[in-house]
Amino acid sequence: MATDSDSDSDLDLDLDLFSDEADQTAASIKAALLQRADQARGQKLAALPPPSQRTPAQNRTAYVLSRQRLQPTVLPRVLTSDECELVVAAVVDYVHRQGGLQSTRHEKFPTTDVPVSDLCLRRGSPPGTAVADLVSAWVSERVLRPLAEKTGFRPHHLGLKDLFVVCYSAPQPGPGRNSPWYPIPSQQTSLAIHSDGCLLSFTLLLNHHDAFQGGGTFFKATARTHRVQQGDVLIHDGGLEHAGAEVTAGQRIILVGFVETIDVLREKLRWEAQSARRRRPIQRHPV
Ligand SMILES: O=C(O)CCC(=O)C(=O)O
Ligand SMILES: [Fe+2]
Repeated sequence: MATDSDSDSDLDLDLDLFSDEADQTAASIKAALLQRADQARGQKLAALPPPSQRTPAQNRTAYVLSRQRLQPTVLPRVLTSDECELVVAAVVDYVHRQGGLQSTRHEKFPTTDVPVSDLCLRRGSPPGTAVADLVSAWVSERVLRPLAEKTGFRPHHLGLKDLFVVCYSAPQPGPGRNSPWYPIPSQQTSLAIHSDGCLLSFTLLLNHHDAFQGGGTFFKATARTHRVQQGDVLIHDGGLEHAGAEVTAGQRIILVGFVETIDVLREKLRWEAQSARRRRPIQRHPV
């Protein structure tokens, strides 16, 4: 049978859970666990071969374990304005041929976009190769190489998981009188907070920075919006939470790249080929 004193002691125990002493115990357990996790990380890092002998997968592990996530960094003047305009012209040509951009390529955070592999260099030339090859060469030399240097990867260990052009457009015209407006229809004015599901990401501004108001890439951790000039690229860890800030006037056209290590890309290709084979209908033969 419960007595008054029993229920008092129950109450005391409950109150103890919220006492300073309980807080201190919880804090010291947390500190010990963090220290143990840090030690385990350090041991895993120490067990890896020296950087020059690492496989792409081991380098990826080293990058993740080191917790030196690449913070938003601007690489200025990666493309000239002529090079930017050439890519935008190919997007305009795509819209002309197809009637608009695509909006179903990214399931959870859809952008109004077109993959670079679907672009033509000049009207009438076959889709694909020309623009894809040209832009891939620029991206490899001028984006992936510095990206690799900054993150400890070898340049040929990094590749593109996705490379696409996004267009944001507000109903109001942009402020820049001298910056052209492109016939690229888009209802999208912003992109909600997300992470990219890849190792590293980049965003390059293709049209002129005077052609829109607002825009830029917002990062949740720092609450900072990074705005760049035409041809500049913003690189960052793909896991950092970020958003496409609201374009309040005009048009903002960007080239977005999702970067991965080549082992992950190979595995992705293998998996896609396998699931395509599985989806293929079973061929029935007449008896
Ligand atoms: O608009 C931006 O700057 C960000 C775009 C982006 O995060 C994405 O397409 O994944
Ligand atoms: Fe993103």
